[in-house]
Amino acid sequence: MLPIATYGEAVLRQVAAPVTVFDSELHQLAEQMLHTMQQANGVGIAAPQVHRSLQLFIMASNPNPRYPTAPIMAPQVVINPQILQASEQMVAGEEGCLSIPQQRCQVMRHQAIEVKYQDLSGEWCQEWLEGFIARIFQHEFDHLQGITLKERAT
Ligand SMILES: O=C(NO)N[C@@H](Cc1ccccc1)C(=O)O
Ligand SMILES: [Zn+2]
Repeated sequence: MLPIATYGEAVLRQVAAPVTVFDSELHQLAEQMLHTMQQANGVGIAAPQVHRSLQLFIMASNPNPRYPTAPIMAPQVVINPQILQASEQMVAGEEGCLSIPQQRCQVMRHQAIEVKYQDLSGEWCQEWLEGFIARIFQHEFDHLQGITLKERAT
């Protein structure tokens, strides 16, 4: 378990640096982030939340006590992400943040987004995401820009 930064810590307000070295240390960080997220019953976690200001996050939606209706998806490591297109349509939904414990906020997100990112081996991936998975991506992407759901809450 890595220590998780809480709202107000400077690292959560920084714009994260691009990842340029895809080595075993990066793999180890991703592994530790995944375990930290799972211990906290999370469905996503961004590197700045574990005090590493890097453009890296993990999405791992799974039904759990905090999100019983979350869809099942294999954990996905997302590096140097870009949002290429976003639907006009926005959807309101409830979000939590591991850096803002015990709080839930209603947040508007794009229903669908086209994204491009690198995986742990540095391969580029490009795909459309929608619904709850698109919501997690937008939440984590915000963290890499120094934005939390407090700034997004309706
Ligand atoms: O704090 C984080 N990630 O940064 N974790 C959130 C991720 C999240 C995003 C969008 C909707 C619901 C939940 C969590 O509660 O697992
Ligand atoms: Zn968060």
